[in-house]
Amino acid sequence: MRVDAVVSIKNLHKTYQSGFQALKGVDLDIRAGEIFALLGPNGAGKTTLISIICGIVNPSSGTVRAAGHDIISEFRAARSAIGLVPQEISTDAFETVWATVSFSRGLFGKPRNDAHIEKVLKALSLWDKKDSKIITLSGGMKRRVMIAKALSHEPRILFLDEPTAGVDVELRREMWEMVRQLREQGVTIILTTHYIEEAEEMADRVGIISKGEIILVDEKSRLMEKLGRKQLIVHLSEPLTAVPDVLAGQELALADEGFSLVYSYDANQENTGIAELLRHLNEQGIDFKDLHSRQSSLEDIFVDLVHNGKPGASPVSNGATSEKPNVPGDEK
Ligand SMILES: Nc1ncnc2c1ncn2[C@@H]1O[C@H](COP(=O)(O)OP(=O)(O)OP(=O)(O)O)[C@@H](O)[C@H]1O
Repeated sequence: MRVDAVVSIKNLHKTYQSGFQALKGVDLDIRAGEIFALLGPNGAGKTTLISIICGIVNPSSGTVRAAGHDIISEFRAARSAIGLVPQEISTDAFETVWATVSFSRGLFGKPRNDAHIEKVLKALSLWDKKDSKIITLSGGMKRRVMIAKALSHEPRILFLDEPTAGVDVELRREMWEMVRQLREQGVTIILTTHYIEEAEEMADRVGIISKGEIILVDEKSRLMEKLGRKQLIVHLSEPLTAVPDVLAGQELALADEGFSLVYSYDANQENTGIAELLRHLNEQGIDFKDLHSRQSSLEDIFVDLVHNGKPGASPVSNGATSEKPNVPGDEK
């Protein structure tokens, strides 16, 4: 276990009673004070993993320590270090915001602390709603109440399971800002998401889970640098119906109804192949109007890893492919 690991997961397996293997030997350390995004397509095992750490689902084998406590033999100590914001909004609709959040704190056996609840509600812009019944709140405010509940017992670790699934763009940005502020206050944040944009925007580190296995963990910036390839987009004067034979075998794809040729290359290589590509186009009499290049995004990397098992294999994901995993608006 790393010295600064606040959650340490070792060889974790989960087989549901149905015989389905949801986790297949997960090893993962979460560092104190980071925002860690666990990214994976539907059914990859994200919720199972979080539920085990939070003591909601029993592991089949393996160990998990949270804030230094074993989640089974020291369940109470481990659980009280954790705040969980589940995917589903579950509160008593007829209770007030204040009562809901204070009651949650009590569940962890913590003594009443009105000053803390006030701080949490103010930080989440819920203070002026403290006496309102949950049922009267907007969807965004209800989500904030869920976060306030999760923070009521002063956890060091906060899990957010799909925090912005189904919320509008404005609220999504607001939530991101809020999560950053929590990190500033020293809370370690682990969020699961299948919105790649969310991981790209927020995370210090990203873990990619697919079919119950963690297939990659890295600093977001390093990941993008290391695995990110560049793409050269050649805007053609006339559309092509297929990539010319002479160019077959190169990492080329047609996009934009044949008006763009997209060439993927490794910008770190001495010979990027661009000069050769342009020479071939010239020889074939294929005219182009414009050229531009772009860095591949975390989304490209994700598609490559999850669908092809290796980085750099998919031609492009500039909207031209239909192979994207879930993107905002694509609910389960
Ligand atoms: N109680 C259960 N019994 C049997 N299979 C289950 C159970 N709970 C989850 N699963 C299966 O385990 C797999 C992982 O589910 P999990 O909810 O952990 O995935 P996820 O990555 O969180 O997906 P999502 O993004 O859809 O929430 C899925 O195939 C799911 O059908």
